[in-house]
Amino acid sequence: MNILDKITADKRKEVDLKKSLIPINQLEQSILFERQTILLTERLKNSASGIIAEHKRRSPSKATINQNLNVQDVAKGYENAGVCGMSVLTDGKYFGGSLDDLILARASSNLPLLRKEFIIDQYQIIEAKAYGADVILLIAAILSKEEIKQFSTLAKQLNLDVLLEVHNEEELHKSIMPSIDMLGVNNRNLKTFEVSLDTSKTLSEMIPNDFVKVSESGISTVEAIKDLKQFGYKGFLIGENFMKTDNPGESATQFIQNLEK
Ligand SMILES: O=C(O)c1ccccc1NCC(=O)[C@H](O)[C@H](O)COP(=O)(O)O
Repeated sequence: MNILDKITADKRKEVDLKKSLIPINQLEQSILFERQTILLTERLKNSASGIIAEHKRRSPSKATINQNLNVQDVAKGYENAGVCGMSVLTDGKYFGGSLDDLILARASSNLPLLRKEFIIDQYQIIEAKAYGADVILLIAAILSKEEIKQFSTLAKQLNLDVLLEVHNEEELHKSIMPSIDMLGVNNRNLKTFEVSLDTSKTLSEMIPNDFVKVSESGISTVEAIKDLKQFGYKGFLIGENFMKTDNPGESATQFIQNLEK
């Protein structure tokens, strides 16, 4: 069993429990459900930096990254830094995140917010909207083509942007459909945890130009971003590099200033 299999098996139990406790019609009563979403895709198309900065306390590959920060301060810091969007991990068991993190980030910033979650059920998409997300992540490795289609169609009906994540050519081919806004290439091999930006470079030419391309994981230098831009990438998802510092907002500010030099 690889890490994605373990996470998905736990997630199925978690979602089944939640569905029995909080019905969908209750989620739909959240005042955030009617909120007008902010489109990350548009921000990325018009941005020089393209940074999507992540709130990430710990991870299966790195254990603890930073447990001492307040998500509201992190969200404000990222917004002041001028990032395009913020990714908020909401998985508790493996990443130490929660839906409370998402709603607190929503209350503290006007950034487009990505719910970074292992989505295996439509319930989680409705939940994302109810807790203030603007964007959902769909991971091709854990979904069938039919599920990608159903889930992305529901997200579009809720005016949520969809970031579809792939790791290889096979996943990419099953994921290309009009209800996807952004195609994210994850540079982290989730079986070995090895990171290689070559994954983004190799897959870039197979991604049709009508999708906004996002490179995810293992990005820690301005040079890496300049290099990936040559391959057509507009978005860059960065977690650990900012979160390992005492002040992720300040770290993102310096990073963006260096990028714009
Ligand atoms: O980060 C992990 O160890 C991980 C393990 C298993 C599934 C997903 C994982 N990460 C989720 C992410 O996609 C990253 O948090 C995100 O791309 C940022 O990566 P990084 O900049 O390397 O922190």
